This record gives sequence, C-alpha cells and structure tokens, in this order.
Amino acid sequence: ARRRDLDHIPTVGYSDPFLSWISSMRFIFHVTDILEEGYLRYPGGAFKIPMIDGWIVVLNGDHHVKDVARASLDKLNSFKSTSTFLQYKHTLGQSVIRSQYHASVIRTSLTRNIGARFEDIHDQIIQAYQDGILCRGNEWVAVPAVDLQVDVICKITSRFFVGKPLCDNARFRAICEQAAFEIFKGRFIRLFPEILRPFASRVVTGVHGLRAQMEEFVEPILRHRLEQERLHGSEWPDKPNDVISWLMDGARAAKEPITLSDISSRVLLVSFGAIHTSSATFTAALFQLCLSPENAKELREEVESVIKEEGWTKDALSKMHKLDSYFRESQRVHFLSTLPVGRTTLHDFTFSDGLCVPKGTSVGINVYARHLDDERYDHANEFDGFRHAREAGEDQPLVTGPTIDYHPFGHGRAACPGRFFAATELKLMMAHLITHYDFKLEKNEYPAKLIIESHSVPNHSVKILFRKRAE
Ligand code: HEM
Repeated sequence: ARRRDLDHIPTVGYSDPFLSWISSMRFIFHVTDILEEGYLRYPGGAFKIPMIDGWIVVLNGDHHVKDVARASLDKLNSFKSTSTFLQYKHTLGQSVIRSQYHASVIRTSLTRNIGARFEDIHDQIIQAYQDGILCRGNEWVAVPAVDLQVDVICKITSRFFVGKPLCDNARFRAICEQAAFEIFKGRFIRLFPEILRPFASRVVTGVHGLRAQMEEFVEPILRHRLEQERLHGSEWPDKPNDVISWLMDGARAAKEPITLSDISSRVLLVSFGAIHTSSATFTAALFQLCLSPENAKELREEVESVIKEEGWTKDALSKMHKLDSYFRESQRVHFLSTLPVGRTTLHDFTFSDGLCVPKGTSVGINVYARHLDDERYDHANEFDGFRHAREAGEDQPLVTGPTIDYHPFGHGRAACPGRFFAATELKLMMAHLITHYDFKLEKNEYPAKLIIESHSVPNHSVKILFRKRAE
C-alpha cells in the first residue's frame, strides 16, 4: 500500500498500489539492479523500494552511515528489524523480544573465551576435515563444497558452544544446523493477517518442533546446573565454560528468568546467527581461492612461516595479515547480504541531511553498491585478495572492523557480536586447509550464486576437489 508519509522519498520502481507489486517482485529477484540504479540516481541521497510486505528506505551516503552508527538503539533498532522481518514473536517466543541479552553474552563471555577454547576449535577443525574429506593416497576426491563447510562449521560451533560429549551428538548438531532454515521461514508468516500468524508459524516453519527437541537436550543440563548453583552458589566448582553457563549468567545480569524454553530458544538463535553465515562466507572465499592458485601459494607461504615461528595459536592467526585481507576482500565482493545494516525507526528520525523517516519504517544502508563503488575501492569490481594487507599489519583494516566503506558484519553498536569468533574459525579453517590440502573447482569459474531479496545463497551443487598434500 502507498505510504503518504514516505511520499517525499523517491521510489526506484513503481509507487502506485498495484504497479508496486511488480517492483516488489523485482526486489525479490533483481535486488542488485535496483540498488545499483538507486545508488547512481541519488548519489549520497536516499530512495525507497516496495517489498512484498512494506517499504524499505535505502540510504546511499557516508553521512547516513555515520548517523546510523551514532543513533541509539531506541531510535534506530536492528533487532526490531530482524525480529519483525522473521516474526520471532511467533517462533522463538516473547522472551527473546523482551531482552536480547544473548547478544551481550556473545559480545562478552563468548568472545573472551576464544583464547581459552582455541585448542578445542583447532582440534575440531582437524577432526572435521579428516572425517569430511576422505582422501586415498594422493588421489583427488570431489566433495560437495557447501555441505562440507556447513558440516565442519556446525561441528566447530557445537564444540565451542556446548563442548564434549554433547557436540558429538549428531541429532543435537542437526537441530542447530536446521535452526537457520526454520527460523528463516518465519519470513512467510508476515504474508498472513496478524490473527492467523500464531497458527501460520506452526504450518510454515518447524521452529516449534526444533525448540521442543532442543529442550530435551537442555533440560537435564539446566536442571543439574541450577541444582549446583543452589548448593554452591553461581560460581560452583567445575562449572562448565560453555554457552549454557554464559546464557544463564547473562539472564541473571539482565534480570531475566532462567527458563528451559528461553535458554533453548537462545541456543537456537545463536546457532542461527553462527552457522550458515560463517559457512557461506567460508565457501565464497574458498571458491575464490580455487581460481587464484598464485594467491593460494602466497597464503600458504604466509601461514607456514607464521606457524613455524608461533605454532597453531590465536596470536599466530593475528599475524597472518594476507589471510585477514583475503577474507575482508572476499566479504566485500562475495556479499552474504546486500543490505546487512538494517534498522527500524522506533520514533520519527531525522538524518543529518534533513531526511525525515517516520516511525516504524525499515531503513538499510546500500552496502551492495557502496562496496562496489570505484570511488571507494580502485577497480572495485575486481577481486584483489591482498588489497587490505599492510606491511607488518600496521594500520591494516581488519576483517572484523567495520569502517565507513565496509559493512559485511553490519555497523555501529549493533554490528555482529559474533564476528571475532567467526573470523577466528574462518581463518583457522583456511590456514588448516591450505597447509594440508591442494584444492580446485570442478569447473574453473566462480559458481553462480542465487540472490533472493537481500540474501545471497551459495550454489549447493558445486563440488571442490581435494588432494592431501605430502606432510
Ligand atoms: C561470517 C559470519 C557472520 C556474518 C557475515 C555475520 C553478519 C552479521 C550481520 C550483518 C549482523 C547485523 C549487524 C547490524 O545490524 O549492524 C549480525 C548480527 C548478529 N550476529 Fe552475526 N555474522 C556472522 C557470524 C556470527 C556468529 C559466529 C555469531 C554467534 C556466535 C553471530 C551472531 C549474531 C547475532 C546474535 C546478531 C544480532 C545482534 C543484535 O541483534 O544485536 N554472527 N551478524
């Protein structure tokens, strides 16, 4: 429907009630064309696009990025944007809407424990690739690229989140892996009238079933830990250092009740944030590396020389400057989302250029077009793996650091809280693969990806050939 309060913002596509349906279809299947058109037509300005269930205002300018970074969450809210888009209240439940303490848990306890649990992450990577790539002698073996990385990342994430023995339980891992698909189906709930949405959520998504299954795993753990806390206090001896403990502490700090259903929903939500994002990001970088053997050679030299000095440690990873640059470049070019900085205005909001966006509007930075702007990056459409690397790493913009021109992990205070964990596992996975295997694509071309609405989905049918390198 037309929104008169957005009439002052130009539309890319049609604005009229009926014709805007055509544009909303174009948003589903050709979003990159729309974003590019709006970027060229309104340099530094804003435009709006009809989506199937509402409008989104897209922002092109640097000042918009700065305004978004400065705005408090009670003005421009990221969680509201995702939770409305995916209808969390009908899938993950109201407690997740009431408090997002899981994000602080990731930002603090989870991130702080990357060093302490580094050995576990490394051990799991070795094991997962050994099980996933079944090489015989020095023969090449073809492995489905996306499935392999999803499996490896799911194993690493589960090991880091809940440790052994639960991470070895295939059913537990399947629930975590499935979380993303089922939570994402929440997108369709918005196509139903509000009164039917609780019912629709059970028909179109499997989240309720996954929550029930997750509760079966979490229930004995939670019961035992609450009992130990009752007997010995919250820092009881042998308290496990895992996501369930971190969430329990987080709930207490946020003054939220610790309940089975809430903790289980958040384990699913954190898995949703962690698994398919990281595996798609890794797959994209690996596809690219298959096409650039000279880059692979340089990376291998860097990794081998750092490991020789430092061993397989977290500090060693931070000295792999080319590897960091490679992932930063891969995320810039092979985006996971065209609009990764999405916000909802909780009040009328005026940007520094005077643009007024009414309360309850979705806004998003035009990250796709900004990342491919020649004025921001030389030959922006070309992949240049080491363009961000600096001698000795000094002043090097890192893969985890959003800057004015770089937002794959979002921007400002809502930027992805899991990005330090993600970067650690992705770099470690690549360092491991590159030193232990040769790899190539079946066809020597970058596999086409599917882009639906703002999301990019890697090609699931593509296989990568691996061969074990001589030790
Ligand atoms: C390469 C992998 C990843 C990518 C590309 C990615 C990307 C993003 C982006 C673009 C956002 C929105 C930021 C914003 O609105 O400014 C986000 C939010 C989030 N991410 Fe990640 N992410 C990744 C990995 C992870 C991991 C490993 C975790 C968990 C350990 C995680 C948990 C979350 C959560 C919970 C949020 C919501 C934060 C909030 O609502 O405040 N992500 N991520």
